[in-house]
Amino acid sequence: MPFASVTKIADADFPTRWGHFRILGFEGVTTNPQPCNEAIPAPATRTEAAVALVMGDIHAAPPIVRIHSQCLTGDVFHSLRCDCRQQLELALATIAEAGTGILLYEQQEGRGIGLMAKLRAYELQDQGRDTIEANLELGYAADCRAYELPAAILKSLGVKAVRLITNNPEKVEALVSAGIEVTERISAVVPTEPTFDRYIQTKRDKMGHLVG
Ligand SMILES: Nc1nc2c(ncn2[C@@H]2O[C@H](COP(=O)(O)OP(=O)(O)OP(=O)(O)O)[C@@H](O)[C@H]2O)c(=O)[nH]1
Ligand SMILES: [Zn+2]
Repeated sequence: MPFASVTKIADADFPTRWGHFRILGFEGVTTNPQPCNEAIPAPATRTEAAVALVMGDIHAAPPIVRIHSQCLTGDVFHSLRCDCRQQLELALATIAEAGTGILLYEQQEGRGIGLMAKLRAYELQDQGRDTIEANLELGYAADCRAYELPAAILKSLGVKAVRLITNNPEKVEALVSAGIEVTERISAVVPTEPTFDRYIQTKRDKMGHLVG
């Protein structure tokens, strides 16, 4: 899914409870995106938006970077079906403590299947399916995400090497194959809750997430 273009749309001051960032908006145009569900044809081109929260001097050394996939339910409503909100807070706190880093927030809700499909997947999980089985039963791939846009944003920021906060080996591989060195993987393990134990176990057992 190559990117035809990546454009910086905005760059503004951004104070947060974790510290002072800049907030940058980016848009990328993909050509020939792969369909995520064979019953739903992909458009010929697709515009994707992503936000970068940038703190400090990101060029002095490989910066701490988090690529966070949108999770409305977790990020906004503090859902305890998943660990997304805790991971977002961990990433912002880690960057703030270091005084420098980048949080890339990309809008691949529900591992790229979209919000409505994710809520339908939740219904199936309420009936006993795990997070992967639910996606497959709805006709979607287990994970429809690609990381070309975050990689292209890092390049446009002049970042060639990163210390990546993640448990997901696919994110490391995606950056490396896009030509960005990952000098360190920083664990994104957060305290688990009974309400998302099974979700974490499924990601470990079926998706190879590095969660101990
Ligand atoms: N389809 C689907 N998506 C989910 C579900 N729960 C969370 N998500 C989405 O999963 C994405 C987050 O992915 P995770 O697997 O938690 O983490 P990751 O980003 O792959 O890896 P880390 O970097 O280790 O956090 C977000 O897009 C969420 O909206 C679910 O049950 N079904
Ligand atoms: Zn989530």
